[in-house]
Amino acid sequence: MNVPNVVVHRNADILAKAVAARIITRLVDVQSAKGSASIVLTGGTVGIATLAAIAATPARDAVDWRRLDIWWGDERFLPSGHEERNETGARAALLDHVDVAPERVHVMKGPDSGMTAEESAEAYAAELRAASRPEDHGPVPSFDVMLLGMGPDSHVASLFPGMPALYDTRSVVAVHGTPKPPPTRVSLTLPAIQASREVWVVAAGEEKSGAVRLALSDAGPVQVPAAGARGRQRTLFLLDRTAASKIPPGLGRMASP
Ligand SMILES: O=C1O[C@H](COP(=O)(O)O)[C@@H](O)[C@H](O)[C@H]1O
Repeated sequence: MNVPNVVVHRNADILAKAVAARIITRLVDVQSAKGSASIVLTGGTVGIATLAAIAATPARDAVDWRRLDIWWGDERFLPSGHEERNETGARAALLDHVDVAPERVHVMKGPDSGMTAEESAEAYAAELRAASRPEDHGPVPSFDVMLLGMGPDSHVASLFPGMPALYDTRSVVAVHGTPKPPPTRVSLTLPAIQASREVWVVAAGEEKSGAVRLALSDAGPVQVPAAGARGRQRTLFLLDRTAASKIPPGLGRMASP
């Protein structure tokens, strides 16, 4: 697995703007090379701030939003439109402001669909399988970019330290009893995350600094899920200065001092 590159920005606001610019560039590059692109979205503070920063920049028009598949790394198992759903935050911040193709917005279903969390996970796994091409060599597309927020406990998507989902070899699972509410979620697993060409972990705030240090160490992903957040081709840790404050000197590249 590749070694992560670390880029540090002055504060959370600049971090979100810089990640937004990176996403636009990545999607434009992929679309010009292949025609269409795929992105996996995250919830969380920096994740949603990044989407709002994309919506706010005129450069967003460089992306052909109709030729983009949009997936989620995890979802809180709540009804459609619930303010705590990652989907709701992403729609309000970005998706309602750009011309996405509705059939290419792949949401994880909530309880209002009549499904259990397990059924929702299975349905999402089936959707991923259907989108996977022979060149992906597996049940999940090789996403062009996956954005992952990270909690102070080092969780990514809805993979929390020590939970059984971290041992699961399926691509999507239901997760129950999470320490962070709501307690029921649907999440990609580590194998699905690691199928991405690029994985970008975004984090801001001093309370994330210990988790960032561990995620960049040789810790195991069952204890430190973010240590398993690695892309096939590239892994980036995009941080603000406080989140980067405990990483070993020389590891982070200060981009906006
Ligand atoms: O619950 C979740 O939390 C994480 C991180 O959130 P943050 O507010 O600490 O940035 C997020 O990445 C994940 O998608 C979400 O469901």
